Amino acid sequence: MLEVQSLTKNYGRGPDAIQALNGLTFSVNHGEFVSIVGPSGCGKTTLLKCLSGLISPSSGKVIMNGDVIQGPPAGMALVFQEYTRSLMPWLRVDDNVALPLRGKMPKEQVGPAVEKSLRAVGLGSFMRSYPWELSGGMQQRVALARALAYGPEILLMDEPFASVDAQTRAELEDLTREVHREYGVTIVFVTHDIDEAVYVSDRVVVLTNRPTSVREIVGIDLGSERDQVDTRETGDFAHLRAHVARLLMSLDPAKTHTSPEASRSEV
Ligand SMILES: Nc1ncnc2c1ncn2[C@@H]1O[C@H](COP(=O)(O)OP(=O)(O)OP(=O)(O)O)[C@@H](O)[C@H]1O
Repeated sequence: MLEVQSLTKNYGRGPDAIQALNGLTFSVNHGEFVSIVGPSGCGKTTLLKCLSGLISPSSGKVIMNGDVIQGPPAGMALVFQEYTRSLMPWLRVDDNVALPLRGKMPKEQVGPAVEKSLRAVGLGSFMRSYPWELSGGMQQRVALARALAYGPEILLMDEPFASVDAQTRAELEDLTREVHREYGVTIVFVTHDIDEAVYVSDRVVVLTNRPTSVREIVGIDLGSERDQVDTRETGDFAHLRAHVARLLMSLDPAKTHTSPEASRSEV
C-alpha cells in the first residue's frame, strides 16, 4: 500500500547542504506494522514527513495505493511524541478528538466515531475531561484516539511514547498493537528503542547513518499474540533485538565493543 522508491531528501544547497536521505527504498504492505530505527539524526522524522506529504523529496517518490504522494493524502493520520502540544487544553477530550473530523465527516457520524475511538483506547469514561486533568499516558491515548477516529488507512507514529514512563510505555505499546488489529490500520512507527521496535512490529527497517539508506529490513517472526513479559523472555526475541542492535552498532565504530545484551538498547 505504501512504496518508498529511491527517496532522497537534501536540506539546503551548496557546501552547507545536508543530505538527509539517500535513495531509500522499501514498501509497507496493507495492514502491516513496520518500525523504523536508525542512528540519531539519520533522518527518521524527515522520512515520516516525506511519507505524509508534509515535505517533498529532492528525488524519488512515495506511492500510496498507486498514487504518488504530493501533499498530505486522505487516509493518513499522524501521532507525534509531543502530545501536550497537539491537544487543545481548552477543549474537552471528546472535542479534541472531534476537531479534525469537522467538515471531513457527515455531522451525525462525528459523535459515534469519537466515542468508538475513545473507548478503543480505554478512555470511554474520560470523554468530558480536559487534557490537563489526564496523565501523560492518557493524553497520548487521546492523541491516538484522535488519529483513529478519522478512520485512517495508515497511521504514522513518530516516537510516540518517548515522553512517558516505562510502565505506561508498555501499556501504550500493547494498546497500539490492539488498535492496529481492531481497526486493521497499517502502521509506520519511528522509535529509538530497539526492544520496542522488535516487540510491536511485523518488520523493522534499519537505517544507516547519513546520508541515509536502508541497512536491512528485519522480519519479526514472533507471532501475533505478544506479551510484555513472556514474549520478551523468549530466545527469539533476544536473538532479534541482538541482531538489530548489532546492525546499528556496526554503523558506529565507537560502540562496536559494547555488548548488545548489556541493557535496554536506545539508539
Ligand atoms: N528543516 C530542516 N532544515 C535543515 N536541516 C534539517 C531540517 N530538518 C532536519 N534537518 C537535518 O536533517 C538531519 C535529519 O534530521 P531528522 O530530524 O529527520 O533526523 P532523526 O533521525 O529524526 O533525528 P533524531 O534521531 O534526533 O530523532 C539532521 O541532520 C537535521 O539537523
